[in-house]
Amino acid sequence: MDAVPVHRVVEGPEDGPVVVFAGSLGSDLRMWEPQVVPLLERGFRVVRYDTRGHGASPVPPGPYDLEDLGADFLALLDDLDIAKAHLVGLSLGGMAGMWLGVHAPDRIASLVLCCTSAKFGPPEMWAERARTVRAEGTAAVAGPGVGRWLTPAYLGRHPDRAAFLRSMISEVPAEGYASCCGAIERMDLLDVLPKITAPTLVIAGADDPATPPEEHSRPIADGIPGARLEIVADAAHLGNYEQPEEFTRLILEHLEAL
Ligand SMILES: O=C(O)CC1=CCC(=O)O1
Repeated sequence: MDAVPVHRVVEGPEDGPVVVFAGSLGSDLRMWEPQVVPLLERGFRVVRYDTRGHGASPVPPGPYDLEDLGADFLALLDDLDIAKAHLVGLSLGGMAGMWLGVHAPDRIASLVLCCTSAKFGPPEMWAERARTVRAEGTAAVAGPGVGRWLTPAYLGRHPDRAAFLRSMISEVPAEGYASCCGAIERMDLLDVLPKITAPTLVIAGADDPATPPEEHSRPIADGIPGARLEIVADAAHLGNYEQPEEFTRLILEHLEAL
């Protein structure tokens, strides 16, 4: 478990409560652009970073596991001299968030777990996706990926944004993407969810074909003591991007109630 120094962007007042955003498989920190200004306007210090193997972060040799992603997050906090942060994670970012909630509770002020899963089978699906990406590159999974990230209606209305997100996935290094597939393939957090003590909000997209709410989000909310589930209408997997106002409203409501 050797942490790598992840690429990050830090904005907002030095003395503001810190919110760290952790992104999904195939993304980089630009996926959180819709949330940045509203949080800055409310006085938060906003930290976004590229997951290892993604964006401008290092691509260490695989395999990766959630504990590696968790170690990168903790090294990021150490580097920025942050004792404790709120973590907003979507999909893979939420998986790292749950791992941290279990293994580093003293560093996590609260969790917002968006469109994520505690156990995401079948394992063969992830092994097959990793093989495809290693053989053909991330461009081969970009079209289907955006098809899971956004609803057909949104895709029809915003072809420019769909093209932007397709290029975001295509720019992810193949080895980084494939190694993160391995981390998801081996993940099983269901039994340890009751150990999480951080105040937790779970947000799901009602039309998410990757992590449908009843199959993936409900078990997380049921497993974490005191967690609350919100299901957002007209949102697929990248719900924070497709329904930014509602996702941001829920995130702020959660943070400001603490
Ligand atoms: O690409 C997908 O299938 C959705 C997804 C799984 C983990 C993640 O971060 O995104």
